[in-house]
Amino acid sequence: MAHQQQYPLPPHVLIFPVPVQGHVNSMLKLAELLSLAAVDVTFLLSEFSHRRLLRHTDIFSRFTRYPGFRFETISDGLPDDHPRAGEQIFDMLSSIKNVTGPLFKEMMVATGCLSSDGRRPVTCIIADGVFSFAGDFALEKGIALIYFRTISACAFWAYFCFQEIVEAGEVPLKGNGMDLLVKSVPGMEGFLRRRDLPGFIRVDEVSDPRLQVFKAETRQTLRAQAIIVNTFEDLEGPILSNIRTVLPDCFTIGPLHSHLKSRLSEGKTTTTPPSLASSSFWEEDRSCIEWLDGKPPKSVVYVSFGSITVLSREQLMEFWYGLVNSRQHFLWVMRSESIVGKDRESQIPAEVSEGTKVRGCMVGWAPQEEVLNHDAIGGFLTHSGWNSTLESIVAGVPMICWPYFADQTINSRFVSEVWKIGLDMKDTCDRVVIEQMIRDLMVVKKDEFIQSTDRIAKMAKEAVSMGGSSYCNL
Ligand SMILES: O=c1ccn([C@@H]2O[C@H](COP(=O)(O)OP(=O)(O)O[C@H]3O[C@H](CO)[C@@H](O)[C@H](O)[C@H]3O)[C@@H](O)[C@H]2O)c(=O)[nH]1
Ligand SMILES: C[C@H]1CC[C@@H]2C(C(=O)O)=CO[C@@H](O)[C@@H]21
Repeated sequence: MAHQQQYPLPPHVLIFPVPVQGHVNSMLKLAELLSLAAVDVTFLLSEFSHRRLLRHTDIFSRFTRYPGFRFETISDGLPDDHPRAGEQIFDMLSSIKNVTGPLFKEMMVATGCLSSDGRRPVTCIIADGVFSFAGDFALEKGIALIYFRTISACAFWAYFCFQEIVEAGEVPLKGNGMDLLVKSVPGMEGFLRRRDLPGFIRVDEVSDPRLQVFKAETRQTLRAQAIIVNTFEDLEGPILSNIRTVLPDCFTIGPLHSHLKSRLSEGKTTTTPPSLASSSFWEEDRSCIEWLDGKPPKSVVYVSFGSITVLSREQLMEFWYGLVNSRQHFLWVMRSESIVGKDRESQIPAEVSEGTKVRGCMVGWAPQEEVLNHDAIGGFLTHSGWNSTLESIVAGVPMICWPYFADQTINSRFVSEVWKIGLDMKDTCDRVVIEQMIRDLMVVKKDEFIQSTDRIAKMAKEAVSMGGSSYCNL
């Protein structure tokens, strides 16, 4: 006789992210928050990302404390040596659609929607906001569907208004009028320029296939019972009000990294925040923490461009000269394979490498949240990825934004013009501008930024504390 369940089994949620660092990080935080609430969770990773986490983290042992939690893996359809970065990241999206999509359906049917002893078939699918194939399956099978688009609300809303932007003739750009204000995104009329539109919309041809994918994927979000967003009401309130005119069930639960810390520390007497497990795809070089320990407060610029950005050698040298000439200390994450272009081997000028020895530290990958919360950090030169932006906001660190693609271009505009917690260096890469912006951020406007970042950091903390908007929405 099968083991009779004495009590009804808990809900069983499938969480399915785009297998890139930024999406996996925020979705793993959600997975642990749901596990804390005694919900059964299956987290679906690509085989490639699963191997990276296995090699560089102890994330799997962390989740053994939740009996209802499982990792499952699926192929992303790409060879292991595919770069999964830069422009080639789009290969991943089409491969996931063409290869992973059918495998996903097969897996769900073959396993009875991942049911097993003591675990119900999946009762709710929380899919990445660009996985419409997962939405198709959920709706076909009558399974509850929630989309989690891991970008900012402002980026999501600009994508959602794409059709209106085209009909108003604000795209295609044809290279002209990049500083003209965009009037077709409600809530952004006063400050959003064409150059600030999300990267996949900033195109010269409306027939651009990537554009069509993002337009379709974003518009199909309406099919879900709800969407969740890794942000908080006080940060993006006006934009969220506009989103709720078309998607009333839009729940803000972020910043997720600090929300998880807040929940984990509930009922604990210790004052030190709980440490979260690393979910890095690369080896974290912790030597930078010891290097930071020897630096004065707010004296170091932290430089990291996330997990997908790639730079040319010329861009690398512009940043290097700008950092060295700013005469500030700097901690630079130089992700392996992130420098592309033909002349990668040319010699680094002596004055740059000397200047780096005196004031700089370079690592291949850093424990970023720990770095941003280190007293020595006074500024963050970032690509404006959404997790990095939220981590900098929570840590109260002002930013210099050099967006690479996607949502980053609109995030950087909100950082500089709306939240006023940083400077937007969009569309330039010049050593003199870099040097000047670092001086402005760390010296000239230091006090002004300390005030604005402290104010927003406090609101972020309130949102995830008991009774806060994100706490209650979760
Ligand atoms: O040395 C490093 C550098 C980064 N990180 C972490 O890696 C994550 C990076 O995430 P994010 O800042 O969002 O950048 P990407 O990995 O580039 O994120 C992709 O996914 C994001 C969420 O959808 C988008 O906002 C970005 O545009 C997109 O590039 C963050 O949590 C960082 O803390 C480290 O731990 N160590
Ligand atoms: C690889 C990119 C495809 C979609 C993701 C995204 C989004 O808008 O959700 C933005 O950039 C990257 O994070 C992902």
